[in-house]
Amino acid sequence: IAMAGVAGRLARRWCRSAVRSPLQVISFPSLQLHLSGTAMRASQEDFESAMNQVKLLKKDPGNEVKLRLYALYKQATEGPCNMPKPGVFDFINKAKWDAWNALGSLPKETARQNYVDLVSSLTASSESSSQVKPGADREQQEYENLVVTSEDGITKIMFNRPTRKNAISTQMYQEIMLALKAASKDDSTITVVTGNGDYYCSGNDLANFTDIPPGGVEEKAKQSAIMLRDFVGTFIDFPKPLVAVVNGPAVGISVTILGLFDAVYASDRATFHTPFSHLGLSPEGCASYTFPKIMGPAKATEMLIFGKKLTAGEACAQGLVTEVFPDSTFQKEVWTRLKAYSKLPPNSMRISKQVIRNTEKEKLHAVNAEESSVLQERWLSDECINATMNFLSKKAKL
Ligand SMILES: CCCCC/C=C/CC(=O)SCCNC(=O)CCNC(=O)[C@H](O)C(C)(C)COP(=O)(O)OP(=O)(O)OC[C@H]1O[C@@H](n2cnc3c(N)ncnc32)[C@H](O)[C@@H]1OP(=O)(O)O
Repeated sequence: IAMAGVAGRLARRWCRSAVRSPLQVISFPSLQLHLSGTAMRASQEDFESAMNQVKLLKKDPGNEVKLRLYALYKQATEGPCNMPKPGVFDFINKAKWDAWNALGSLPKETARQNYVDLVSSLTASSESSSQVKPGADREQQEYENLVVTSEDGITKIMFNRPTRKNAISTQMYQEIMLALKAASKDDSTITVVTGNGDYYCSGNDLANFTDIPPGGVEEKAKQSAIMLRDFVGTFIDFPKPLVAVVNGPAVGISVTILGLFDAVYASDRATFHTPFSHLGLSPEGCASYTFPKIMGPAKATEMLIFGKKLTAGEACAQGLVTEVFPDSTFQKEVWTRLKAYSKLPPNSMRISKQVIRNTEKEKLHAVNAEESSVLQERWLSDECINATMNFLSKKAKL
């Protein structure tokens, strides 16, 4: 308890100092991938102006963003981290060191650009959130690939790349993590994930693997594994009831993470497909653990190893889906039900979820780490590279 108290005090002090100066802010490394894709290069002037804007932010951006800012600032001004690693009890400096060190050999110019991009997204989001009318159906504008709204005690995170069948790009992974983190802290009681258009989601955007960083394909695989682990970890740790409203076909990672949701409602148009072997891949999203548990090992094998596509009815019979609705009445029926659930006492729902999840959390994180590390190897395999190239050169489709 005493340790927790000290850590809490340190964290509060750390937060206060973090907005004062970019030198004192702290950040998570995982946005590196998305941010490093920017083609433009920021000038020293842009960088200095971004540093000033950080001090003027109206809203505290939170520890994770501060860690990210810190790491990018250090990388941009001093290059790769070569400081000695602080001791385990030096919580603050260790978190900062970890964040900086995780940027590896990211070039100074890229870090500078990423810092400028991040500050500009923070400025935009703080401006748009300050324009929100209290009590209204609030739509946060800061996401490029999501539409996030809060109404009737429900925060809805909608995948919004319908022309790509809602495939999850690198940027979209980051946006989903940000949206979930915001939803975990907002005043809604239930969080819903759904898709815009005819698909729920076609899984990982296969073009993600074409954006190769200066460190080459090995570096790309390493960064992707870190991002995947962070992404799935956000679902494992999500504290409120999390519901998937599966409006159409779901593929790959959008199916596997359903095992981490608290309820899954599906239109009878939805299908559930995890074609990992076809793509030279292996399961992620903790499905190697959750699917055998949900549906038994034999049915899980058919899905995860043989790539059998399930109808909504089959997925429901196997326990992956909670209930199936006719497509014609799907939205009406599901939202009526969710609105009723959202009026239940929020603390009770959170605590019940924690009690259910806590028995497994450690195991889920261990499975997630293992799956991510196996995939890091798979992405470099001929089987995976050939399958991805075939899709991208339009020779193959599921
Ligand atoms: C990076 C770290 C994390 C990694 C985590 C790993 C996750 C594993 C997975 O998720 S595996 C699953 C990957 N997904 C796929 O293999 C699906 C590929 N897509 C298809 O096979 C088909 O597009 C389809 C069956 C989903 C839909 O076919 P349909 O004929 O109805 O539609 P189109 O093919 O014309 O699609 C419209 C355009 O959207 C593009 N697109 C669709 N899905 C993806 C995708 N997953 N990645 C990239 N692009 C996608 C498609 O190419 C079309 O583009 P075009 O208009 O330019 O041709």
